[in-house]
Amino acid sequence: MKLHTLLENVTNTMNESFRHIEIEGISTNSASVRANELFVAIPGYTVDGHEFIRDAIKNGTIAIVGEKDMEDLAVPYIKVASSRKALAEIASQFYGNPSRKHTIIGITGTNGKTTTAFMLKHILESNNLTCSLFGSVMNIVNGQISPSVNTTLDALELQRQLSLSHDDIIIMEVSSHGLTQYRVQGIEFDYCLFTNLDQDHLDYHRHMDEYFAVKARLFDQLKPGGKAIINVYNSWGKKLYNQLQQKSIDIFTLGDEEHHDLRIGKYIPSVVNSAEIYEGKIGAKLNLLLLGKHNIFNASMAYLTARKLGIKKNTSILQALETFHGVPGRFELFHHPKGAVFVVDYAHTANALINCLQTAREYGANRIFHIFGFRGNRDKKKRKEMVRVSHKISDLTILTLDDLNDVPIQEMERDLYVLNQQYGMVIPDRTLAIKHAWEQVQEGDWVMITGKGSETYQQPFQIPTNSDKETLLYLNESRTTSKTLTVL
Ligand SMILES: CC(=O)N[C@H]1[C@@H](OP(=O)(O)OP(=O)(O)OC[C@H]2O[C@@H](n3ccc(=O)[nH]c3=O)[C@H](O)[C@@H]2O)O[C@H](CO)[C@@H](O)[C@@H]1O[C@H](C)C(=O)N[C@@H](C)C(=O)N[C@H](CCC(=O)O)C(=O)O
Ligand SMILES: Nc1ncnc2c1ncn2[C@@H]1O[C@H](COP(=O)(O)OP(=O)(O)OP(=O)(O)O)[C@@H](O)[C@H]1O
Repeated sequence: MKLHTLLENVTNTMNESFRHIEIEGISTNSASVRANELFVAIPGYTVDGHEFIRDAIKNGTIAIVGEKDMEDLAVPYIKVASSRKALAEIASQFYGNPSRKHTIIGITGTNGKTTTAFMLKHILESNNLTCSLFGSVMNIVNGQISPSVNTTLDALELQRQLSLSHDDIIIMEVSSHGLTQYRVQGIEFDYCLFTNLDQDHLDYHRHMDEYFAVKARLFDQLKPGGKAIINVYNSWGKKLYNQLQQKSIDIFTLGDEEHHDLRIGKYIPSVVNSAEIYEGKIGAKLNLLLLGKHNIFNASMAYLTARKLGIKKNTSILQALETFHGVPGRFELFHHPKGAVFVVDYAHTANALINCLQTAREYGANRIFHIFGFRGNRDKKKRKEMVRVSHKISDLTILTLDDLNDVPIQEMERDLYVLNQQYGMVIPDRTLAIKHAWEQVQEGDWVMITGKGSETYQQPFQIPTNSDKETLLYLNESRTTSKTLTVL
């Protein structure tokens, strides 16, 4: 593609001699850029891509886009206002503006994005539609799974994957990092969903208002006629609703009054997780295999979206939800041979913990053991509240290590002891913390292991396993008697 075509949406002033350069690819990494590719220099959080321009030239880049003044370069250099923003536009152009060829659904909020995305995918596929899904657990395009590095893919990879998709519908989790870093710039969404907001990422955003404002930016990217679907059961959802009402956007709400498009009635936590849901006065019963009231909210958001996507028969949505088996590491249940229940969950905010621990109570837990830790170099301000919630709802809080993210282990251990000094226990080795609970439980106890979900461990622990699930399976395998640890 000619350079001037590639940069059509980025700049209209370009040196005449640059215009007809043929660009064969795009790269943001000097080490992997190839001959005849465009290198986009990004000032990152760790290093500045502009410092690697000369390496990129050595590797054959044919032209460069960046946002800083650069002199005496051996290849054409085009300066733009924001490299990340330009990258998204350039990538979209290079891959033929693939987002325009699909129905695109963006889901934002602190908690519930992944679960809602998977539930919606399951409903749509049960109704003969095909879906691509981009999110924190995995990416799926044309039925092919690839691992996920970020919740929201970087713009270049996102546009590439969109161009490969033959699926009818794209479901995408959109993080606040993704929005700040223009990873979805240029994409016009058909549907934007807001699940909720809770304190998180205040290492990245200065305060909750800023975090909210970034999330709300997703809704500026609704295409004309696009639909906003908002959970107004929480105050941030209400705030978003009020803001969007001032614009001419179609808004549909999940809320507690009859005028809302969907309302949740009586919640019945039983062997099957059930709730009444109402569209106006018309009620229906929602049944889920996945436990927890929070999952009733996620299922309701998926239900409402499916309705707005045109699935007329509500029974076909409800039937699909009844057969939804869950998401790896999201309230995943394991039965201990003594009749205790172990749960692996990804809760990493105070609200998520409340939902998760409360669910164990609702299901009649005798004692609740809660094992969790904190990621190094991530929002420290949420830690105290998370420990308070844990102490309040569970019977024993065992703090342990989560990803260190380069924080020295001694520093993290010290933080854990300070946080848990009043009540709980600290067992730094995560696998030994799980083993401790495994050996202590009796019939009716619930052990909640939160924070990592399906993610693999970043550092080695004493038991040679890679994830919380593997540790549970290992502990069960290590018993001399028969294998009775069952994955539900
Ligand atoms: C802090 C952060 O958000 N970092 C993201 C950012 O990377 P960065 O700015 O740190 O990149 P960098 O390492 O400084 O490099 C800058 C540039 O120099 C280039 N470079 C570097 C070295 C070299 O030799 N040559 C070279 O050209 C790099 O290729 C890059 O283009 O841009 C990258 C590409 O988009 C992201 O993958 C990366 O996410 C990292 C892995 C990350 O952990 N991000 C987290 C915080 C995040 O984004 N989380 C949200 C979800 C949050 C939630 O739970 O809700 C997400 O969407 O995943
Ligand atoms: N609707 C909800 N309200 C509150 N907490 C929730 C809700 N849904 C899920 N959770 C909690 O949040 C955790 C993460 O859920 P999920 O992965 O669906 O959310 P997410 O928004 O994709 O999070 P992340 O972006 O961090 O992956 C769950 O394991 C659960 O503890």
